[in-house]
Amino acid sequence: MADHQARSGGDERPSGIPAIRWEEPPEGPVLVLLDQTRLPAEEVELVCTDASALVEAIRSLAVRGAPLLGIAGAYGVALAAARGFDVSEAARSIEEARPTAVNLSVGVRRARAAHEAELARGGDPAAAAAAALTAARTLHRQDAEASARMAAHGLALLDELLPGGGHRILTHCNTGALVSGGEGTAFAVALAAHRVGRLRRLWVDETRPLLQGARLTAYEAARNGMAYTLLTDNAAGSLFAAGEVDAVLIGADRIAADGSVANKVGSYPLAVLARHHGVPFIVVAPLTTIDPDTLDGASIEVEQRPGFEVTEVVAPQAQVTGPGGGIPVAPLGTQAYNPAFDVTPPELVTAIVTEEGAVTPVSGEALAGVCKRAREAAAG
Ligand SMILES: CSC[C@H]1O[C@H](OP(=O)(O)O)[C@H](O)[C@@H]1O
Repeated sequence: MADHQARSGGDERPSGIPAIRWEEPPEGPVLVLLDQTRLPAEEVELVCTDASALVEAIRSLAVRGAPLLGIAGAYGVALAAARGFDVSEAARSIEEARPTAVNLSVGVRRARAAHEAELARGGDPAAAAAAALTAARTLHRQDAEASARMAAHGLALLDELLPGGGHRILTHCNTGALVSGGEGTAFAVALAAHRVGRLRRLWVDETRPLLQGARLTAYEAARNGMAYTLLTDNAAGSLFAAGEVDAVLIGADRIAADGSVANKVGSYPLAVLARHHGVPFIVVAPLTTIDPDTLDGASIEVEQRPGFEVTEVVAPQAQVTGPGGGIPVAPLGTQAYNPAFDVTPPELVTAIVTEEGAVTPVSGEALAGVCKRAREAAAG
């Protein structure tokens, strides 16, 4: 069950954006999510009391972004355990909510493993629920720490690749505090550059069809006082041609063992443009996004989303979750192709920045050590 409530309380985050929090009111534990489908028009929180509410929030992108999906998945397992629901069924339904971001599975499995280990040790259901919550809180904290370290490593790489000061960075989708336990992945690098006076411009792709760039990245950039400009996705090429882009910074939803990168649809064309124009294409992602068990890009399942997201335009506050609720921008009955992600091959990726540092050039061999530690990170 889920309930919407107007945002209350202070800003818990450095960038002032609450994305997720666990609360224990007298009537029982809840998972509180900032409903990202309502931004930037409204800051509304979604209060989830069971796994089915969280699954719907994940599927509607009320909560989204690979690292945050992992954190939400872990808390979802803890919520089911704390409220006496079937933990195995809850874990399965949450893990299946969206297929591409490996972090979701990592988070769910870490909390479930902690729950099962406590039961195996003879712990009672309350102790097992507490163990799942501890695992979720640990993942939340670790992600915040990873975000800060990626920001530092990413800024150091930008300064190395682009000597001479102000960086003009193009980013795609949303990779800030709204996808993270901290201040994000790629956006956190741009924010770090801003804070030391080395962000000359943040070019923000609107990111059709769900407009994560226009609605969320612009929202975060404005809150942080950054110099940013919004553009339509199809205008990016002319920016490169005009020599206005010094680097591309994006996040990731799953990085295969060979260095193939699944990210929001539109990332691959940016990688091709970056290569053609000699611009660094940098992927920023924590170890929990690297999947050693997916060998290559062809093995990554790319989520296909409903066509109405393309054929209709929906106002952020409209809360539309099905066809017919938006404003048609195509004739009734139009078929639409709507992959949520695409895959960039490793040869087009200049560097992958994790909390451990930058891997460049990118190859399966170069990632071998990172994959080993990613496996350890997945185990918690
Ligand atoms: C750095 S994780 C954010 C990542 O997730 C976004 O996808 P979605 O908005 O569908 O959850 C996009 O791929 C971002 O790069």
